[in-house]
Amino acid sequence: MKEIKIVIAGARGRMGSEAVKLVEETTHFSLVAVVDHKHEGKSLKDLDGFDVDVPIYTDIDKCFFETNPDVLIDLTTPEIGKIHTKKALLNGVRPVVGTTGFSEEDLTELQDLTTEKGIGAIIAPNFAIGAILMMKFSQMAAKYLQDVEIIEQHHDQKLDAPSGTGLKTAEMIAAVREEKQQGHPQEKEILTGARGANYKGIRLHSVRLPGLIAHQEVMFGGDGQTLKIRHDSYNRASFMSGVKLAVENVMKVDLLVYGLENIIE
Ligand SMILES: NC(=O)C1=CN([C@@H]2O[C@H](COP(=O)(O)OP(=O)(O)OC[C@H]3O[C@@H](n4cnc5c(N)ncnc54)[C@H](O)[C@@H]3O)[C@@H](O)[C@H]2O)C=CC1
Ligand SMILES: O=C(O)C1=N[C@H](C(=O)O)C[C@H](O)C1
Repeated sequence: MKEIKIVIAGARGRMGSEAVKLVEETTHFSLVAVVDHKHEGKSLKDLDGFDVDVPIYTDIDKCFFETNPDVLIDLTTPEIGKIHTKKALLNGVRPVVGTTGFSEEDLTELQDLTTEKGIGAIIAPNFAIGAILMMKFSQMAAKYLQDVEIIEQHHDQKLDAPSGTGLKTAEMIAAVREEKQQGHPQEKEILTGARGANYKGIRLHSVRLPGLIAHQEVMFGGDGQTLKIRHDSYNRASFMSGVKLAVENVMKVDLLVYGLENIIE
């Protein structure tokens, strides 16, 4: 298999450090540099916990120019991730984006840019195969049980709410069910937010607690019955087979793929 040259943005983070391990362990992947907001000019091996001799750049354009990668893996923050994705496309580098918190407008803009540039890009709100199945099964269930609420639970260092996975699940369900408002038509929130966020009538609830990693339950209700579809990630290694799949697939497409369910049979 042809070697894929990779840059990772956010390499010191919880997900980024796991992605560094993945790239190092995969024979046809080669890590050529990392992008950080500090440590310009150092090697990654100068930092605690890393044993990989690749340069750290704080300027992503310079990084792309000097290292000529095929793929950028971005695992940063919503604001930075969007900028990095745009810059990757403008530099002819294929982005694999795990960063969440993009708005609908952000996604449209990135889709337009991908089409204009004619190179592949993958934005995956969740790389865990179990989470993809949870979303697919929820979409199937929504054809039969239209009343649904999503309860996502994450660690308390998470910046965005609802989670990318929660939002994507709501989008996938909304695509197959007629929009409807749930609960009593005259229900009234005594405390603002008690009923959660509202995506086309689907309620989304975000729990943030230390001790959690990434968990989601999609709960359906019907006459005299409920159905719960649940996924739990207990560590960040759970996301890595999906990252590998995304990197391999982004080399084969020339459009924006939003969600790994679109490349998993
Ligand atoms: N798609 C998926 O399956 C998953 C996605 N995520 C998402 O990945 C993102 C990162 O999550 P974590 O690793 O938990 O966060 P984290 O806070 O541990 O890591 C973020 C990293 O980005 C770096 N960073 C910040 N500004 C930067 C800049 N200007 N340039 C380069 N790096 C910069 C930080 O230094 C930090 O190392 C989040 O958006 C999260 O929602 C997290 C887990 C799974
Ligand atoms: O921030 C996280 O941790 C996670 N973020 C992604 C999301 O927002 O859905 C994926 C996973 O849930 C972990």
